[in-house]
This record gives sequence, C-alpha cells and structure tokens, in this order.
Amino acid sequence: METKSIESIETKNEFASYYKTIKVRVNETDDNYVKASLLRKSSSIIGRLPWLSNQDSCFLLGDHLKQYVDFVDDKKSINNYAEQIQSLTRGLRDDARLRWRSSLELESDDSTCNEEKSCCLGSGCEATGKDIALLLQARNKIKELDLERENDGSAMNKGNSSHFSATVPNKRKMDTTSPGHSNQTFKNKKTFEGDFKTNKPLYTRENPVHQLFSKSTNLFGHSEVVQGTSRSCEPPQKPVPKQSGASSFRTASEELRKQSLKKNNSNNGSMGSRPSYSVGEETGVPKKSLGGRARSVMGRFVPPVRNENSKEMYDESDQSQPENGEVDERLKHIEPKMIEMIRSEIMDCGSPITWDDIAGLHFAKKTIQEIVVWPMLRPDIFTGLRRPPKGILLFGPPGTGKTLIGKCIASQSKSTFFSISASSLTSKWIGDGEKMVRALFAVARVHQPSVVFIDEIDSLLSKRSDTEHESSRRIKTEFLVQLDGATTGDEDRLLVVGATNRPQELDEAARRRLVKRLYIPLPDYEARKEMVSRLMSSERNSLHDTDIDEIAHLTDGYSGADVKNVCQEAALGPIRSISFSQIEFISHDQVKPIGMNDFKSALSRVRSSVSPSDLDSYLEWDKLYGSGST
Ligand SMILES: Nc1ncnc2c1ncn2[C@@H]1O[C@H](COP(=O)(O)OP(=O)(O)OP(=O)(O)O)[C@@H](O)[C@H]1O
Repeated sequence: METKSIESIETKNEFASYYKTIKVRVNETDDNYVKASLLRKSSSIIGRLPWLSNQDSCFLLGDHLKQYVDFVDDKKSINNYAEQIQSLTRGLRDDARLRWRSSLELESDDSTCNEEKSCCLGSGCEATGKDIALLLQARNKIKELDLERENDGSAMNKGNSSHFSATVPNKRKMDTTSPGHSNQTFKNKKTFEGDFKTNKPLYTRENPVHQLFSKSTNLFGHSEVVQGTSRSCEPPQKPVPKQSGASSFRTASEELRKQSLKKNNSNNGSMGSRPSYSVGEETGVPKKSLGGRARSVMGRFVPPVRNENSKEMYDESDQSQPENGEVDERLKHIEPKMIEMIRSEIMDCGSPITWDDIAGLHFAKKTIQEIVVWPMLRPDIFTGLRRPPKGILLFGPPGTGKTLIGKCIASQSKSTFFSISASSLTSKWIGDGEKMVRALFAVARVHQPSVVFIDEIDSLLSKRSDTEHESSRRIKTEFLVQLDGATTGDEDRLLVVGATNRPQELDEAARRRLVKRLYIPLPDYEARKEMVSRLMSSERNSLHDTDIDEIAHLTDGYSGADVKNVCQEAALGPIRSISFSQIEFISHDQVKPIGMNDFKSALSRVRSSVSPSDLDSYLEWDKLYGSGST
C-alpha cells in the first residue's frame, strides 16, 4: 500500500472537522477510558468519510486501530480491570437494601494483575507444586478455624444459609465461620474436586478454592461474580494459578449462576420470574440475554413446540387469580394467562342489543327466541324433548346482521357473550391453539349461561383434508370435541353460535353439531326502509316518507351493512357543500339537513357488496341443510 501521512488525507466537510475535534480531544484528555472511547469513535468515523478512497480509508483505519490496540494493551492505560471494578463496587458497598458489602480491594501492583491475567488466559496453564502447596495450606487453615468453631460450640451454623440474605457486618475482613461460607463451599465441591494433579481432593468443604481464586477472578473483570464470592469468603488470599483443562474449570461466577439457576428451577415458579439468562449447552455457563431469547444465525434451534419450562408466553408469575383467591375447579388445569386473555379479549361486554335493533329477519328472530332465548331464561321448563339445541349456525351473505344477532342473543338471554374468530385462537406456539379452545370453553362454562359466538366459523372448522397442517387439524379436533361436549351436556347452559359466509366449506362434523342452521338473507324492502328510517331518525334531514320508500327501492340487493354505508355517505353530503374556510366556524344548526339529493349521490358511490350468483349458492345450501327460513 502506498504510504501516506495522515495529514495528507485532508478532508473538508463536517465529518472531517468532527474527526479532527476528536483527535484533539484524544491528545488533551488524561482519562484513559475517555481516550479509548474517543479512539474507537474516530475509527468508526473514518469508514463514513465518503470522499476517501478505499485505500485511504484502509490506511487511516489501520493507523487508528494500531493506535487503539497499543493504547488498550498498555498496562498503564486501561488494561486494569481491578480499578474499574472497584469504582463500580464503591457505590454498592454500603447499600442497605442489598445487605452485603464488597470486600474487593484494589491491588496496587498493576503488573501483578496483568501477569496473572496473561498466565491464566494462556493455554496449557498448569497448576504447579507451589500452587498445590498453597491450596493445602489454605485448606489446613480453614480446618483449624472449623475446629476452633466446634470447640467454641458456636451456634452460628444455624439459620440463614443464603449468603445473599445474610446480614454481613460492616467490616472488611469477613468471617469464615459464617453459615453462608460453608454452604457455598460445599455446593462448589463437585466442580473443583480432584482437578489438580494430586489424588487428594483439593477442594472440599473446608477448602473453598473459589476463594483462593477470587483474586484472579477480579483480574479477569468478572466484577459481578467477585462481589458475590467475596461476600461470604475471606479477603483474597495469595493468587493461585488456574488449573489446566479449561473444560473442567468453572469460575465462581459461573458456578454461582448455575446454582441460582438450579435453585430457581427447583423452586419452579415460586420465585416467579423467568431467569434472565439462558444456559449454554456445553458448559452450563449462563449467557446473559436482553429481553427474550437471543437468536442468531448460529443460535440454537428453537422448536416451535413450546417447552413446558418455557414461560415466555405464559409466565406463571403472572397468574391471574380471582380477587377472592379461589380458583374454579374447571379452570384448575387451564393456564392462567389464557384465562386472562379470554376474559379480556374474547368476553364481550359491549352495549346491550335488543331485537328491535335488528331490522327485518323476522323468521330468524322468532326462531331464535323460541329455541334459544326462552330455554336459557327458563331451563326448568325446557327439558327432555323440549331441550333446546345448543349449537346454531347463522349463514348468509356478509353484512346481513349475523354478528348483531349473536350479540342480541347474549344480551336478551342475559348471558355472557364470548366472541371469537380464527385469529384469536391461533398462536405461534404449536399446541397452544387447542389449549386456547379448551380454555375458552372452560371459561364459558364458569360464566354460564353463556353464548360462544364463532365468527367466520368456516375458517376454523373447514373440511379436514390430508394435506392440511397438523396443528390446524388438532385445533379442529379439539374444537369438535368441545362442541360435542357443549352441545350434549345437559347441565350446561352454553350456546354455541357459528356465523359464516361460506357454509359450503364447513366440516360435516361441525355442521352436524350446529343443529339449527338459519339463513340470514339480505334485508328485504321493509327491512331496508326500517333501517334507513332508524338511522335517519337521529340526524337532521329533509326526507319524506316517499323519499325513504324510494331509497329502499334503490337499495335492492344491498346488505344491511351496505345500507348503513349509503346512509353514512349521504350524511356527509351537506358537509361537502361547506367550503374549507367555513368548516371551522360553522355552527351545527347551519349545516344543511340531509336530503334526497345526498342519497342519490351516495348511491352512485356505494354499491352492493353481494353478487347475485353468491345468493344462489346460499339458497341452494339452505335448501339442502338449512332450517327452512326461506
Ligand atoms: N338486519 C340488520 N338490522 C340492522 N342493522 C344491520 C342489519 N344487518 C346489518 N346491519 C348493520 O351492518 C353492520 C354489520 O353487520 P354484522 O356485522 O352483524 O354482519 P355480519 O353478517 O356478521 O357480517 P360478516 O358476515 O361480514 O361478519 C351492523 O353493525 C349493522 O349496523
């Protein structure tokens, strides 16, 4: 590469001046951490200088990275983790809430730190005879202390075994006789036992090797762990090099996390929250992750079947218990989060709907009143052969009031209304869909009398085929099982109402369970008149009866929803005649009343949404399977 001086690659725009400013600051500052950060910043800017050729960029970047690496590697600059750790722990030492203090002490000799680091980071770092002697020495010392304690008949062993919750006296030198100390030591036994080249177990209850390593751990920057370890151990002893065999060695931090993870698992939800880290597969070393699971290309495969232990979606800590604390027997095996979801998202507590709110559809209304509403109000009379059907299907073109009827059934029979669609039952977790179906029916039974309204039931219960996905097949099966239970259970006051625009696509088994199949046709002339009159009654208008008749004629073939759209469009007509400058100041009374002209222009904009050929197919299906409404 052609050699250039940095100055020769002069630049002009704002990046350049920013870059220069950083360089000046690098030279001025005494703070090594700031300096390192500035060097990193300036390196990243180089890549964004658009006028630099690739070669110049590489040259500048190379120069910077070298500077940065030299600086960071310099033992007198920022390659001193102990200083950083201490500055971090300084603020925590006397935190009354944490009830522990760090016994971390800054090693004044920086060179020791760095030597220690390089020794233990290097491969093939073997424990020498000197190290083993040191360990044995430490073990003997602790043995002596234990003996002393036994002789004193100290009662200190009783009580708190968790060194996190132990109240630690505010003194630098920690008490090795603390219960936390011995427990922690004992737990760590497996990890270290027999790792050294002697046959003697170097790591025993009496010989907390992690304590001996605590100093070296400091040096590696495991600040969090060092704090945890030092709480219940003696102040750092003379550093002992790590043993060889990286696979068998586990730092105190790793051991501590592993144990707390185990503890959480064994408590199984009593602690509540899910662990904030995942366990590495091979080492058992916890990896921190922010938020949910960390995924990467190289990441572990996560099967779409939810692990029972996984609490990502339905965290048990989040158990929604009823206020009185009692859980209904029928809900005991249902995941609380699902119950909560059903109660908040599926249970409909909207404004009550009366039969008068539904224009036309006299046959459907009468049939539903007879077979559904009265029996639900007086179950004692409607028994035996009079027992009402527990599943009905409303089919017909879109926007004809099927949902309206479902809501009306619920409010008129004083029942709880559950409104679901395929989307509310599908989950990213395979297996949760059918659980959701089960949960839905369980909650509906608890809240009976209840009406479960399934909109677009054809998409949930379409004909089963060999090519369909296993998960959707399972949801269907569960649904059919629940429908069967709901429609045959004598005691339950549970009505399932399905609505569909495509009755032809419905699975035969579902069709059989929905015994009453009512055709909800397009509104007839009278119904359209009724709808227009009702909608216009709450608006200022200049319509005469003859106008309303005419509108009803003109909307032949329109669905209820289409008629409503026409009225909404017409209501905007008078507003459109107001100029933009007037709209801000005009009073309500000054707005022109809705007239026939507005309807005429609205009718030119809003067309019927149902095609005549679709109507034929409904009539055909009604003839085959319907309950004779036409
Ligand atoms: N018979 C009717 N009487 C009064 N309003 C109606 C009637 N039919 C439809 N509407 C109006 O149309 C709107 C849509 O109706 P609804 O949602 O009940 O239709 P739907 O048959 O369930 O449609 P979809 O099959 O598309 O779900 C209702 O909010 C209501 O304002």
